[in-house]
Amino acid sequence: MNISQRYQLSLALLTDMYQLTMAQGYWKKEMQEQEAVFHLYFRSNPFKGGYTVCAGLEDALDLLRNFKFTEEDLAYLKGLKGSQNQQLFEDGFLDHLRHLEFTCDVDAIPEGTVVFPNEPLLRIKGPILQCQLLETPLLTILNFQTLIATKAARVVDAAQGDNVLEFGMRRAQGPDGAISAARAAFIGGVGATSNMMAGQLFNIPVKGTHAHSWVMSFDEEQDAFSSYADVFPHDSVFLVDTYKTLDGIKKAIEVARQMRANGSELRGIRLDSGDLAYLSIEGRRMLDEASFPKVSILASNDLDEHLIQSLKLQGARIDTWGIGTKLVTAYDQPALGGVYKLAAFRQADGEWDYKLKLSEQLIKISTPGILQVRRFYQGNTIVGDMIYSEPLEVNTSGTMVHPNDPTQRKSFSKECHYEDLLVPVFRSGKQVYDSPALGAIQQRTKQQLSLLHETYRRFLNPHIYKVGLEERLHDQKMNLIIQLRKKEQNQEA
Ligand SMILES: Nc1ncnc2c1ncn2[C@@H]1O[C@H](COP(=O)(O)OP(=O)(O)OP(=O)(O)O)[C@@H](O)[C@H]1O
Ligand SMILES: O=P(O)(O)OC[C@H]1O[C@H](OP(=O)(O)OP(=O)(O)O)[C@H](O)[C@@H]1O
Ligand SMILES: O=C(O)c1cccnc1
Repeated sequence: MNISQRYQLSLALLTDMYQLTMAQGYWKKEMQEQEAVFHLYFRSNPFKGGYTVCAGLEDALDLLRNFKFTEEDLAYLKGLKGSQNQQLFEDGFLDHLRHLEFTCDVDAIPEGTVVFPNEPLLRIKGPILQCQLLETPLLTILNFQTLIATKAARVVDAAQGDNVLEFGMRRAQGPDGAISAARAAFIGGVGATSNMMAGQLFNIPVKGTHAHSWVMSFDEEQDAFSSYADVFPHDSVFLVDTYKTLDGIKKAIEVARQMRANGSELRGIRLDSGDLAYLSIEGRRMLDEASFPKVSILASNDLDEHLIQSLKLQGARIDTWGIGTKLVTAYDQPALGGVYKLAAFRQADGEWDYKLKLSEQLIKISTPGILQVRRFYQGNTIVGDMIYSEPLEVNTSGTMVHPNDPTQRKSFSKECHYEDLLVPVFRSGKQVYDSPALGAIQQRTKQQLSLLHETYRRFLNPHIYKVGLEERLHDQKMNLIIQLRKKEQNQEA
């Protein structure tokens, strides 16, 4: 189920006010149909990592498919007043919005693809008024889901094949934060969520244990366990740390024996406090000695990829990880700084005018053109990505230039094969791409990460994957920067 169905609302006003004021400006100045190209990209990998996993496209496609102002939306806009108490949005403009149909061409990188800084994840080409209105909702969808899918991929990587469960709803950034995070975390590789609505909406497997309140509502911890086993003889995982954890494990083993005598098996125990390395090693020893080698040990308590890695190094015997707060809030980096920049604008004579946003820092200067990303492969490994502009094509030497240090260049050997990452998703406002099922997107993430040399996946100071600008594109960008700087100087003189 997509974002518009989730809310059963028109999403046309899911945007910032300035997009609408600019839209009225384009309309008033009769620029609304002028064609523009915008790119959505980010400037650095989150979590000081070496890669990013893109996610959120299915919701973005849904937003574009349902892009329509309702009479309720228009009535709200009509009621807005400016500082002189005048109607802010003119009736003629509102009528323009009433009849607005989405007509753009959109290209995007499929969800679950490994992506890197400066690469357009999405490119939109069409009337400037439409492209402008879509900036904010496209960013809010793709920034958040990409961030969480990346965090999940890191957590799953640290867990080295153990099962990872997403437990974050209660600490997420509100209800949609929780639901979008559950979807994105699944794309990143978690096996299940505790979030029932996400399970229902996206068909993600759901899993859970029980809380301390269950144990506390009985006089005896052991009664709490045996009562739970009565209700769920084949699906019980006991939380053993309400009082003294090692005693809790002994009681869990006692109940597991009774369950076995009655023909069922305890699934697992959960540790939620204390020294998780020590307690899991002791717990495993106790369970094994009592002939319960298959009872799994689940741990939760403010875990993230770094703690999982540390616990593994300490020899912890945890086989299932419940990860909440730090996953769904992307605790150590709560936002991906994705941006949406104008890169080309068609003049009245039909010629493209390439645009860039100047900045003192080269890294912040946007790239002009109608961009595509070409990914090069050597065997089963990805070795570099070249951003090129479709109107300029790729030079025959296949050389690319470092985006922030023009003295560094890289060429790819003739043996490398390549693929272009942006695929058409809308043509003239009609969807031409079907989103794969969520399970297939999760598989894609796994396959994509396997293409990446492990040095890009380490958490501390990862190797930097090479992304460059195709030589002609680089030259075009430099020429534009020089022209704009000259213009600035002339204006100052
Ligand atoms: N062996 C370990 N090595 C590193 N970190 C650990 C280890 N065991 C637990 N941790 C982490 O240390 C933190 C300790 O959490 P906290 O200070 O809240 O104590 P606690 O054990 O949860 O106690 P309580 O919930 O009873 O207050 C958690 O993030 C937990 O995951
Ligand atoms: O630690 P997180 O990664 O965020 O994982 C989710 C946490 O939510 C629950 O705690 P809470 O204290 O809310 O309830 P409970 O322990 O009583 O179940 C659970 O026990 C985990 O500790
Ligand atoms: O099922 C669980 O154990 C669970 C669910 C949500 C949050 N913490 C734990």
